[in-house]
Amino acid sequence: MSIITKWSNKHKKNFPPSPRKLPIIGNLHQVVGLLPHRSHQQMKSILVLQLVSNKSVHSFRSIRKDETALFVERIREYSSSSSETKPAVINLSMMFVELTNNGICRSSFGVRCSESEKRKKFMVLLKDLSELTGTVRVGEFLPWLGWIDSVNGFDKRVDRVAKEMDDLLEDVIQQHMENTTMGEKGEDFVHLLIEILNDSTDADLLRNPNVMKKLQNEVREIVGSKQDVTDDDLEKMDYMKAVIKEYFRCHPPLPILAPRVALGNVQIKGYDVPQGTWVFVNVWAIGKDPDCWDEPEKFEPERFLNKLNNDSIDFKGLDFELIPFGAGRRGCPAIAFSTATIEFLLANLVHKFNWELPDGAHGTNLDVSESSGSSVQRAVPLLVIATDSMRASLG
Ligand code: HEM
Repeated sequence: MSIITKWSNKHKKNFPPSPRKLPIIGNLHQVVGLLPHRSHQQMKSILVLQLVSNKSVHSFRSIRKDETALFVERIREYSSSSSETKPAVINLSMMFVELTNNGICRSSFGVRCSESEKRKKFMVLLKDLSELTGTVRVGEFLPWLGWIDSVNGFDKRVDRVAKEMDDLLEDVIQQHMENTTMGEKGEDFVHLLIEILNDSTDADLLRNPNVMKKLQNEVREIVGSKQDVTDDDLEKMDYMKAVIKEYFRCHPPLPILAPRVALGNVQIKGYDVPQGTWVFVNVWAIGKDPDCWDEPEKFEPERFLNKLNNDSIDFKGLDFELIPFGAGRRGCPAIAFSTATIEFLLANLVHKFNWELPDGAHGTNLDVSESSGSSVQRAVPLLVIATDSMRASLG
């Protein structure tokens, strides 16, 4: 064996298996479209301690309640305009986007985004921002190709969105400052941030009718004849919690976590990971890994209730099989906030309505393909028919 071969064998690294690389750009083409997620550590502690703390989750309860009630009311209007010959088809995807936007707007600024032109502009900017963060800057990976970002207009767009967002937020802060000095007290994020500043010098159900039936039975049995779902009711809804876990396993909203960089040369399970390597954790693939899950392609909430299987697994970041909110120091600080919102909304929708697909379609026909971007959204709008459950039981 020649000296060169001996030397190269000695220094040969055992890299983890990877998809095939292309010459020069390596695996760059496979990571285009990921989210390079950044956040400031100080902002995170404010967010954890003030904005999404348990106290704050509780104080935003009235917003969750109002928005869910409005949502339910709109579905009720559609549903009552429905007739047997002409059922009213609801674009649930669009309604969810509006619900989320109004929730974010009210929690952040104290008003619904549909209530003012400026707030509507905020939503357009959020969409631009989501598109931009879902696009990889070539110069970030290959500095010598950085000129591509200015030639293709990416840098200019980033500058424009940043400026417009700055102007708009400046205006919101100014208004809140004026209201605060005039003695008006809001209960939104901007208000909380201003207070901190002053102090210191915040579908699978339609494809699986059996799961829907079980969920409805649980929710309706626990809520009983009451009009509204209470926090105590939510606590008892084990099947609903399992449905939410199963949903997150199958469709993590951020399928790939923010990238990490190896700070030193490390060995993981016998593989060499050299210093400077960018590591992408694929949450979606973990949720579909047959080594972790029996029949991973099946939507089966029961797996979280079965004592012999995965019943103890939760998504709080301690069980690495299920990490839709990430894990460790960079994990999502808003788990409690998001879970409270989702549980309350889902329980209400299931309690108050029966759901089906238009034109007698079956769940298996439902197109659940996902669009690309930093967070996953449906590629095709979810169109459904809702029937008021009270009306249905009387009829
Ligand atoms: C269903 C809803 C949500 C899901 C599934 C989710 C998921 C995630 C994930 C996967 C990460 C990255 C974790 C990592 O890389 O390890 C993250 C980070 C983060 N999330 Fe969420 N999130 C949700 C809602 C929210 C909300 C409502 C807020 C704010 C009010 C929020 C604030 C943040 C922040 C600030 C970070 C960055 C944390 C850091 O880098 O230290 N999230 N989230």
